[in-house]
Amino acid sequence: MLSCKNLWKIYGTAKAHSIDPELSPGENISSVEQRGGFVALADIDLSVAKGEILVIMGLSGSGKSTLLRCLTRLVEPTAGELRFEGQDLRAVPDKSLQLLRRSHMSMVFQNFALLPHRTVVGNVELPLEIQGVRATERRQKALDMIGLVGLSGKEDHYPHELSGGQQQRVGIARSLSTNPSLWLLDEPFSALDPLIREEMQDEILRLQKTLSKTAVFVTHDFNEAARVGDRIALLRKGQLVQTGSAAELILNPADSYVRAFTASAERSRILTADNFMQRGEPDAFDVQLAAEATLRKVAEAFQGGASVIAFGNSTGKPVGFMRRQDLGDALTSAMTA
Ligand SMILES: Nc1ncnc2c1ncn2[C@@H]1O[C@H](COP(=O)(O)OP(=O)(O)OP(=O)(O)O)[C@@H](O)[C@H]1O
Repeated sequence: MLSCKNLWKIYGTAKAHSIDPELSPGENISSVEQRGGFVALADIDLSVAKGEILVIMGLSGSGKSTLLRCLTRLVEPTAGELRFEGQDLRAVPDKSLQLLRRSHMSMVFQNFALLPHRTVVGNVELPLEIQGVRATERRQKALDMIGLVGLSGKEDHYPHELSGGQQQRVGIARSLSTNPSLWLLDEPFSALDPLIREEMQDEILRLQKTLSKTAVFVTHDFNEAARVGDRIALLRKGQLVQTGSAAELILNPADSYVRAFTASAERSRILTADNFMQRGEPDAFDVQLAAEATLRKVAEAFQGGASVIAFGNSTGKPVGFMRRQDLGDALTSAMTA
């Protein structure tokens, strides 16, 4: 649905704003720096499939927000290709781009960005108002979205009368009111406390499934990335270090930077049976779980008395198994990965 190829973003002096396709990324970075420029994004290749949640991660200043914004040209890339639903996004004229963004894309921000003098319903219907949707229709759509994010009864409240979590629910309802196909979320929960954060992560997953959205989600929290993301793209100083599932990043980190990011990962909640199970159908088993069952679920089943657990694929056919004694090995390699 959305992809970029050899994408660069350079800040600084005008004479630094060029890339030589004949040079390697490293040579281009040196050349830009010699000309007084700053490389915010270097040679990024990335794609997001329809219905997928891609997470962009990295340390502060690694280029996460810049990349998110470059993907929709909210920040203009310096070089590279950008495609959205088959269109060459860099070739779309500004006016059409604005229309495309309004009807197909939407963004949720860290600071909620609500208008303080507008009520909840007034905030949620704003994008529809900008689109020129008639008053009765936009009110109905806004009320539907408010119901969907669990804020019915708060329609006429003002933002300052709501908790942080409720304010972000308004931000989410507003971002979904135009039914965008691409949903961009820039550290949407970093201002919320941990318990509310987990609740909101589940909410994002629920809404994304119910409304079948494609999403790009920025965070610096690996556990949040693992919870909401199908894949994680890890940036360091504007360069893509590794892209993969949370389990792939934990079990096969490309380098020590990736390893450091996964150090705090809640492994028993992220790693699943199919990362460790023995392949094949067991002769006999006590319990069957899905192959995507987390190690925590597997441990609970063994604790419940099972000696052999079978793991089924999406059709329920057993495709692997684990004996009680295998769990210790799995946990040891999970903890030391
Ligand atoms: N308009 C700008 N002019 C010059 N440099 C910029 C500009 N915008 C961003 N940068 C630089 O680009 C780099 C990447 O910034 P960006 O905001 O994308 O990082 P980030 O990974 O999202 O950081 P954080 O987690 O702190 O939000 C930073 O070094 C930043 O200072």
